[in-house]
Amino acid sequence: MELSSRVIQDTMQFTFSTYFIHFIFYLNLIFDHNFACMSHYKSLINRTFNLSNKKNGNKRRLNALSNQKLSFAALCALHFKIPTKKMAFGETETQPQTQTPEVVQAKKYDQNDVDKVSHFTPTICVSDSALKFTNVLYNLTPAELYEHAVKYEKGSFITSTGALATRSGAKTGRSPRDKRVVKDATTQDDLWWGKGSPNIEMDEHTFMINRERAVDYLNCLDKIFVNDQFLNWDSENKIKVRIVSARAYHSLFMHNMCIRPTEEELENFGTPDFTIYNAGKFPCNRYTHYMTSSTSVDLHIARKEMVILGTMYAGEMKKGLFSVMHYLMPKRQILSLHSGCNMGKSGDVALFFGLSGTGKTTLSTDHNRYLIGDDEHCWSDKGVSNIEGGCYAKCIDLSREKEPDIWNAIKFGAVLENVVFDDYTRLVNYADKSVTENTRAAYPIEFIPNALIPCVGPHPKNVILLACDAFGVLPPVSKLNLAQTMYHFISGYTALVAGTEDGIKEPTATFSACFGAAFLMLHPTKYAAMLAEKMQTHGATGWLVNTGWSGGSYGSGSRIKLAYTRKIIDAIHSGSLLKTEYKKTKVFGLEIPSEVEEVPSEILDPVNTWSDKNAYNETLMKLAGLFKNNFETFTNYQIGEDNKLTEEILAAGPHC
Ligand SMILES: Nc1ncnc2c1ncn2[C@@H]1O[C@H](COP(=O)(O)OP(=O)(O)OP(=O)(O)O)[C@@H](O)[C@H]1O
Ligand SMILES: O=C([O-])CC(=O)C(=O)O
Ligand SMILES: [Ca+2]
Ligand SMILES: [Mn+2]
Repeated sequence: MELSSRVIQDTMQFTFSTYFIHFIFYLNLIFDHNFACMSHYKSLINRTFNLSNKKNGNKRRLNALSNQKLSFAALCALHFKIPTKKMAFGETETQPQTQTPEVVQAKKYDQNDVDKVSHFTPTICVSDSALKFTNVLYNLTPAELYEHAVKYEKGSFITSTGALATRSGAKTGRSPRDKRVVKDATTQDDLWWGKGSPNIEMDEHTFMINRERAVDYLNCLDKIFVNDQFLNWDSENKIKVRIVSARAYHSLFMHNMCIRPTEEELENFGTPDFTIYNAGKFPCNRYTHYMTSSTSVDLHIARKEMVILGTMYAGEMKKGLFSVMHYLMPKRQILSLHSGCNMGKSGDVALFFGLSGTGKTTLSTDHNRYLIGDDEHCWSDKGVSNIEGGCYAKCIDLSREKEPDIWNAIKFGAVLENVVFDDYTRLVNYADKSVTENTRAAYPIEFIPNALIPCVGPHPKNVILLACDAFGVLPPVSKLNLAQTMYHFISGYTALVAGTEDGIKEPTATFSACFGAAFLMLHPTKYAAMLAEKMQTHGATGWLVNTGWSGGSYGSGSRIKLAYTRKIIDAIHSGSLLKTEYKKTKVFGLEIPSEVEEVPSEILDPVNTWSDKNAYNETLMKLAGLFKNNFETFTNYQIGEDNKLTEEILAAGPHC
């Protein structure tokens, strides 16, 4: 009886869900029919190009397009190392197939095969898909991209301030566990592999399978977007990047985040130094070797290519390119940094290191200083340069009063990801976390009034390490010597509270080497050695700033007021903090100032803010233990040439 009723129940559920799926499918059909209707679409394209002819800038676009035969097949052919003659669009391959399909089949990964694999290129055989016409929409303007997004991409709307609000789909953050890097002759000795490394290996053959999957998917579409842009404002070390994507959202995001070329630069763009194939709407095949989910973000350094499958989160492109820079720049003796950067009126530069959510964007965007960049920089012999052309700010609980410059940057041209807004007024509710806590705004850097263009500056004077300590035991500010700076840089600590919905949760400590292990390509000690050398040469001062909790851990204490953190940062910039008195804390050995202008002195030593002193001591010891434990993996490495510094760094951690 019980059993049969359950069967009925299950059947009912099945029927209901089947109907539901059909219903959704039906809606989709209506949607697709209305919106993706080819004739409608083609007229739009024609209109764009006809209009284009009239203006200079658009003529350039037409030229670029006709160069590439208006077809993605041809675009890919430029990068496919086709063994026979280069195919023009629509031309079919006449060469007999030289490789049997078995050869093409996925082989089991074998280290010795790595080189061999790269020597064969399967022949592209005749198939109807080769005749497919795909329009290449090349470096469209924000207005054009808005039109595409609003018309064809579900969930895209214009907000009350003119920003393009859109959804990134199932993934609302990066997928570090799905990042793969091709291990081959180029990378096997150079890169950081194994424990703690973000570089999960894959072989070249598997990369090519995923690449083909992405390219085939993109080729199936009626249109794709292509952005040709630059990375790095240092003109001698500029990198040309091409981003091929399926969504206007992705194209606008990269338009904002990379450096936008001038007409002339675009005319002479030539071959890109690196290309992304973003087929994020399409999954990888989970039966493909090395795949552990339907998402795969694959980097092939030697081919200068990246493939994205199974995630539409745009940050993958931004941070994928950042990884590439973390490989390319150190080869040129340039240090790449996960940091914000700004400059005072007198030319004093500060770097802001910190993990996600610790305040790089918030604190580098400072009305009284020039913004060089909010997230990714290079430090060369000449000084600092921003890698990007835009900012990517967290929007959760954003307020006009506390962060006016970011608030005002969210206007026409800005991309707003995964925010919730009122259907009618289109006013964004920044407090709403129902889609994700990681709501974001991507805008060109010139949307910040005092952005410094070009985004370059002299050598840094201050190196500020940000930690959002949800345990509430690190001082709001401490001065670091070089060894301490290196110890905390290599540790890369922060502690955030995971989810806020199911009541109070324990803070969890995160250690991420160089405040960005997820993007490192080489071993962390390589970057650390470069930072130490540069700080020493240019006499920069290190600081540790806790932007997290005070008066207790998460749950009993509260987050340090942004206004106080800003005052602390002001005192670092002005140099006044160097002049005050300091005392050394017991466990971490941190130098804490006795006073900071306009900040209540009692909060400067965290013990004062805890009512339960025992709880404070216990929590402090707990955190110290976590630091020590984390640093174990680095105790066998030498940092740079300097043995003495290595020893000092090892001694610069907490004592307990
Ligand atoms: N005392 C404080 N100092 C800095 N930020 C604070 C403080 N209190 C609250 N916040 C909030 O913390 C968040 C800091 O996020 P921010 O965008 O600056 O992170 P980020 O370091 O740039 O991270 P990501 O690398 O992910 O972009 C902002 O939402 C800011 O409003
Ligand atoms: O990469 C992202 O999505 C956001 C970011 O800046 C970071 O996590 O450092
Ligand atoms: Ca940021
Ligand atoms: Mn970042």
